[in-house]
Amino acid sequence: MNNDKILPSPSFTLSKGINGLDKVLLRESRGSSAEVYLYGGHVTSWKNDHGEELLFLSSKATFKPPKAIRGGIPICFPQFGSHGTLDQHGFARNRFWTIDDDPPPFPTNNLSKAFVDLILKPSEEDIKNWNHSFEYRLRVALGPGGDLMLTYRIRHANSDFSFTFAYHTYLSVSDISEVRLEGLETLDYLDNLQNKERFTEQGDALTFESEVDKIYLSTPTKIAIIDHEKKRTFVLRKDGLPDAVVWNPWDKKAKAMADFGDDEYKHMLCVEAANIEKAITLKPGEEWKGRLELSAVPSSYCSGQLDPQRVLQGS
Ligand SMILES: O=P(O)(O)OC[C@H]1O[C@H](O)[C@H](O)[C@@H](O)[C@@H]1O
Repeated sequence: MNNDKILPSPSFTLSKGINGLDKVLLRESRGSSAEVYLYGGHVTSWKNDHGEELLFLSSKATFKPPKAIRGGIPICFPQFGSHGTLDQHGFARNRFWTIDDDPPPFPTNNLSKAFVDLILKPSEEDIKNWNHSFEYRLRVALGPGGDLMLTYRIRHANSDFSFTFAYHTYLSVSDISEVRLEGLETLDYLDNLQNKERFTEQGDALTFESEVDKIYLSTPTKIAIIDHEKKRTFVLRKDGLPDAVVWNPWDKKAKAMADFGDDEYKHMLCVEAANIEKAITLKPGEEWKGRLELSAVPSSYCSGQLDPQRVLQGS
């Protein structure tokens, strides 16, 4: 690509993506890769070392600000969903982030050479509407085995402020009816389809036959999404993000979304590392860190290895 420009850091390439939006390409030496749009600080692609796409991105995603990109990993901040006074999912996914050329030291991801640091600071308009100033630093990194790692650090300057948060990860699956999710059995959840009422999940791994929109509470650090047809298991590990949202719009809602194909619900599942039930409150000068790590492994690693007890112990 002749419009690519190598930045001083050797770890990524900056180029123009869809509709001329800036995007960063990360490539790990063994062949895995990821793409991050500065619009939204939004990961739109994550490929393994065979070049297979692991994230779902709608064929109808518009890439037209101020609409958020449909698919990949939108960042819901400083508000998840309608849990507050801001627009749905807050504003971070609709803002232009910048590359942070001089981030303060990051203690994590030392092994990774393929990474980029982004930063979001509120505009004057955001501060007028929301009255809080903050610095949101996001590092997107690829591990040597192709794992995708997202770490955020939020520091804040003026009066106390509270936020809710989600990495709204759209995983690509072969066929939703062939997918099983392990790690959320027997947990309490708020059902967005039933006025956020609280229920308790039954003891079996989750399978999918209709629309689902649930916020699981106090979840373990590890969740597994097993795609039987692809013989692939996604393992989602998280720190500092106690909740997990599971969302699939199914057929009716899919048809109602302009930027989502009618049948695309069959090929995606959102599993979102989140902090929703108990908002995080930061005092001036305090910093908050949350981390998501995604890996995709062959499904010989499947059911049983992630029994709830082991998951809870983080083994
Ligand atoms: O259409 P969006 O604003 O991107 O939201 C998409 C979905 O996000 C989350 O998963 C929520 O729990 C859903 O209620 C919502 O429909």
